[in-house]
Amino acid sequence: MIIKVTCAIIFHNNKILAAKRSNSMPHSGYWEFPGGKIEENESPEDCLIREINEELDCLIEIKEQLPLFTHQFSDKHIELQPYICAIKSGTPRAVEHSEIKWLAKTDLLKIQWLPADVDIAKFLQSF
Ligand SMILES: Nc1nc2c([nH]c(=O)n2[C@H]2C[C@H](O)[C@@H](COP(=O)(O)OP(=O)(O)OP(=O)(O)O)O2)c(=O)[nH]1
Repeated sequence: MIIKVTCAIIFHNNKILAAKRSNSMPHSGYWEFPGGKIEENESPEDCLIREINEELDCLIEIKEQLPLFTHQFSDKHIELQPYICAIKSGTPRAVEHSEIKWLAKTDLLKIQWLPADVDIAKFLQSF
């Protein structure tokens, strides 16, 4: 089973937003870049704007598409499409996640990311 997921690398004041998956989500306790599964008849960009509005209660502007990152879990294959984003309006708050935080690039590898996101965090070090 291949699952296509988009995620947002939201930059603000030179920091990047990380979101911790809550108890009601699979993989709870791990940090991720917020986003979610692409629905049928939805573009990846529309998906991301929708997901961020739902999850963080704010509007984002998509700036740049990054390479695709993949991860094979025991039961599913994730294709993760990250985009560099900026906040267009509102202030992000954790609606579905248990916590959000802003990290400097140099601190990105200090938290426990989902496996695919570790590669994105490493990629961002040299971005
Ligand atoms: N949102 C997000 N999901 C990620 C990341 N990295 C990663 O492996 N995943 C995985 C975890 C999940 O198996 C899947 C995304 O599922 P999700 O639960 O966030 O998606 P969703 O909001 O559409 O959820 P739902 O409608 O099924 O409840 O992708 C990431 O950085 N962000």
